[in-house]
Amino acid sequence: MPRVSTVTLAGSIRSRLVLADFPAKEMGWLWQSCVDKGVIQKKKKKIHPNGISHWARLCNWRLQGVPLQYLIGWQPFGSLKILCRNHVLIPRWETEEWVNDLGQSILTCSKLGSIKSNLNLVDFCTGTGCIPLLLLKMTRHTNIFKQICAFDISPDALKLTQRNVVHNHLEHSTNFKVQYANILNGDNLFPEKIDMLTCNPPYISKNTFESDVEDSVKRYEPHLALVGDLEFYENLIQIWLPHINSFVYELGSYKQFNYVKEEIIKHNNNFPNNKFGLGMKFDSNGQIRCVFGFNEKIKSIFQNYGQLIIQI
Ligand SMILES: C[S@@+](CC[C@H](N)C(=O)[O-])C[C@H]1O[C@@H](n2cnc3c(N)ncnc32)[C@H](O)[C@@H]1O
Repeated sequence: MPRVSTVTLAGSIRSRLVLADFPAKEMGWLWQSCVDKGVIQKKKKKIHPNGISHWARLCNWRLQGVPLQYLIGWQPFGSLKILCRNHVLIPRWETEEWVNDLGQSILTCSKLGSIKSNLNLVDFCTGTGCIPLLLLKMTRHTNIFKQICAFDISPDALKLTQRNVVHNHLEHSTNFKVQYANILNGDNLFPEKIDMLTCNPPYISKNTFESDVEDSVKRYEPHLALVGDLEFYENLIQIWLPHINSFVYELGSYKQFNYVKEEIIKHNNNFPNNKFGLGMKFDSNGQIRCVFGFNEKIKSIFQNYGQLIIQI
């Protein structure tokens, strides 16, 4: 990490302005990414001016609002280093939190022997692949998951998920498939019963997107990954519920949670032999963040996961 005062910028006056306005920590990250990529190499204590101007360019982009993760190329997610690229949503800490807790619950049940191994996991709307990859990384020594399948509609996301599998050395851990699908159209994606279905769908309403979302997110992250209402929760109930033993869906509002809750109550009345328990989970900011459901087969994982609303 350079001390700004000792660096002579080969670039323009604009670049100097950038340095004056810029948080030192972020400059450090961008500097380190230049070093990692070999764009900046220190030779005989001198730094090549081309390297410096590349770094100054990154600083300028950052000042224009390009997310840091697209510039340095990655984001930590639990113990993973998740590669981030344009057109694919950057993983958020809120997601990291519930996924990490879910991994811990699975590990506890595996230790206690209250859950059988050889489960299959399906992740819809996988983006960078961060959710199934962290669950796999946390549990791989237990062989809990025999098969993992990650789906997305975006070809950029699918390519990036493939890269993230390899980048995190998880390609030999289990049978991990990455596949194109429009979740809202498909109902025949996975032939077997799904033990655990995870999904972080686009869930920010159009109004909230317009009024509350940061400019940098609006301008640089894919709208396809962000804007949605009830459609993925309706799809969960109408299409997937008969094919799954449990689900965890991230959400952004009580409207979405209440919809799932009402539908699970109806389902339990109609199918008393396949009842679902239901719960909600808050993030550490106190915001409602997930709805989860489970049947008898996979109940133990969810007993201490969040706040149970419907018991079975
Ligand atoms: C909120 S992002 C979640 C990404 C990642 N799972 C995460 O937690 O960071 C939503 C993802 O859903 C995908 N998506 C949007 N509509 C879809 C659809 N109809 N079928 C499948 N994937 C879809 C987007 O491409 C995007 O990658």
